[in-house]
Amino acid sequence: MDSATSMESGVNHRQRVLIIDDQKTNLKILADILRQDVDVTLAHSAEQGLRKATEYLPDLILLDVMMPGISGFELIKRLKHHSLTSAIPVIFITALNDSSHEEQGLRLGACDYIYKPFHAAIVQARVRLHLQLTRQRKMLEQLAHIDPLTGIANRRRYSQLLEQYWRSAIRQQSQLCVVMLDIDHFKEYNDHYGHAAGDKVLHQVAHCLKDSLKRPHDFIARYGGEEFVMLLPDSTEHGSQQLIEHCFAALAQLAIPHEFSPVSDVITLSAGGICCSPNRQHKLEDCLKQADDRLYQAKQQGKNRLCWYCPE
Ligand SMILES: Nc1nc2c(ncn2[C@@H]2O[C@H](COP(=O)(O)OP(=O)(O)OP(=O)(O)O)[C@@H](O)[C@H]2O)c(=O)[nH]1
Repeated sequence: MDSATSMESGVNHRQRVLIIDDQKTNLKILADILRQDVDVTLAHSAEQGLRKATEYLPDLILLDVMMPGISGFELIKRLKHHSLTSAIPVIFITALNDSSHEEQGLRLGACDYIYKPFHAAIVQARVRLHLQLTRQRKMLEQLAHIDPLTGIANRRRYSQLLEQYWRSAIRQQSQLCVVMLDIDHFKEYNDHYGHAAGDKVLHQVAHCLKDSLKRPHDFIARYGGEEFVMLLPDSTEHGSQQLIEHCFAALAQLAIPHEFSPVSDVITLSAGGICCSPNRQHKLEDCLKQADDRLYQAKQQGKNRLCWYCPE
């Protein structure tokens, strides 16, 4: 499982290029040309290349067409088929200056060709261009995952990550805790303090909750309106409940005045949670409904509290 926080972080790292070629001399020449600009990873065969591609998730792959065993054409099919590597751009390296080969490679999903013998300035220019496009694509992806009002992840990102975390919990036979949180009497807040002040509160609450998360895979998103959702993978019921208590305490410390709330004179939250043990029989929708029902229960029982699903 990759880290939720690292996935939400910036794209300004030094980029990595994976070069796959069975000829050591080609690997060395290309690595020498590129090393100044990027981190370089080398693979001497298609099998090793596929392994390193899924392990390092490089920003760009340079792939030799002619290799013994699995050819470059066969390998690009596998890379494009794999969910982890399908978006990584691939540039073919070839000595064959033949348009039908080039057409085949482009049809299989390559973004460009580099011809042997290598011309250092051309290799650098093509690699820089595709790395720049990769960086721009990643920036757009990140923007599409952020809620503009609060700056935390949005519901789209939550849905993606939920699916990943669920599959990972099945594989690792671990628990996934889901918590829904909702600001109490927020309508009254908006009505009395104004919508702009309400927006500010949403921002403050979002960051208070985000800052309360401790582990790298813990995740929070704005679910919509004044509702938030947390995913706490590989967490126990006790640990998750403690974390939510800590969130409530952190919010109480912020002490955002809410004179018109019947439950407190500051902003409070209600929350509903469940620890799911995903397996192929348990449905994700049932777990989410339980978390939602517990949030409803917390509201019904007087708000400013956490209700937790306890299986009979
Ligand atoms: N300022 C602001 N308000 C929002 C936003 N999204 C939703 N709201 C408001 O949140 C309020 C939610 O109202 P309700 O669903 O009645 O919930 P509530 O008043 O918090 O009541 P309880 O949840 O039962 O405590 C509505 O007034 C919405 O207009 C937003 O982006 N900014």
